[in-house]
Amino acid sequence: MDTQLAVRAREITKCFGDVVALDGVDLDLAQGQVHGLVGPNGAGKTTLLGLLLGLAVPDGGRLEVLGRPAGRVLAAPAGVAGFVDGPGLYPSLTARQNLAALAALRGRDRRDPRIDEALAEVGLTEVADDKARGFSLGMRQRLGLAAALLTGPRLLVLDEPANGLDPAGKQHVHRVLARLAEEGTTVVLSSHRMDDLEALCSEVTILATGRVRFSGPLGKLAAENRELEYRLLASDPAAARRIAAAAEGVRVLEEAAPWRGAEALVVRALVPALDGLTAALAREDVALRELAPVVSPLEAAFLALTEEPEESEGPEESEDSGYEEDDR
Ligand SMILES: Nc1ncnc2c1ncn2[C@@H]1O[C@H](COP(=O)(O)OP(=O)(O)OP(=O)(O)O)[C@@H](O)[C@H]1O
Repeated sequence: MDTQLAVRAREITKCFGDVVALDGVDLDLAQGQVHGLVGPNGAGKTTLLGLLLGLAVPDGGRLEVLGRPAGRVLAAPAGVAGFVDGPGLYPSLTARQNLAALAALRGRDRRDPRIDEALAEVGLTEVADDKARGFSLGMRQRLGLAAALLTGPRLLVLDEPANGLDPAGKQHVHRVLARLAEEGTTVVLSSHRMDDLEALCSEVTILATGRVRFSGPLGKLAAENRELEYRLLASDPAAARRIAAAAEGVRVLEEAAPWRGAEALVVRALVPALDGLTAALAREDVALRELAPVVSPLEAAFLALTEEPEESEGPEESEDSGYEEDDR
């Protein structure tokens, strides 16, 4: 068994009656990694996260969590914390009392100084003495994260933790997750927000109808993706258009529109062809002012993979798609 992996799942299946929620899922989560789970509604994300938290057991396959086989008892494996479907809180208790109650349940001091530290980390110090009943969704999510922090988890599992968060709340959560990962905690979270996942995660898994469509580094999606569309702003738009039209592997799209008051060019290319274009622009003294995907690589991959009809999953098509499941 690979001790560097916080989670190793092989051929995991999980059914609810006739519904196949997970259908042969493989997943490797390295220690200290922030891993994003993405997929359309009903893809199986919550089900998978629930298995990691010990809330359910797989019907088939092998699941190892923090180096130990999981799946025989319905209990959170030691060192694992988190929540699916929102954190469980006592509504009639204040934020601080909620954490004190959790500390007491674990046989710790109710006045554990880490309670105030955790509240500060998630940005809830000012409402620490307010009852959880009146908390917004974003505040409840942050209190749930503070509760998970108190256990000092080695694997943190969060189902859509950014739900309901305002920009400040999101910043707190992002900082906490990045800090935990730096200290070696593995974080796995689901989200429908591609920008959040791209900001936070080093690796992602794209699930659709219970199957893994891609699993691996975000950079792999960008580099091995099918051609993406990029918006390009240059110091001399006419020259840029001419150079792009002549560049190998680059297609200039005619529907280019003004972008933030400037004349933008939209090109379609693979990353190596784009490298060639930027070098060609520099050779002709045309300055590149902005070059960014019109749709992010993750979003493009997500759309392409999840819109593919079931029949197109055969070996031939998946080779063409460039999105084969990572075969680590
Ligand atoms: N307890 C359950 N009983 C019956 N069916 C369930 C149960 N939990 C999940 N399912 C079904 O399993 C499938 C996967 O659901 P799951 O909640 O894991 O998806 P998800 O990717 O988290 O979706 P969403 O993005 O909507 O949260 C769905 O078809 C869902 O209806």
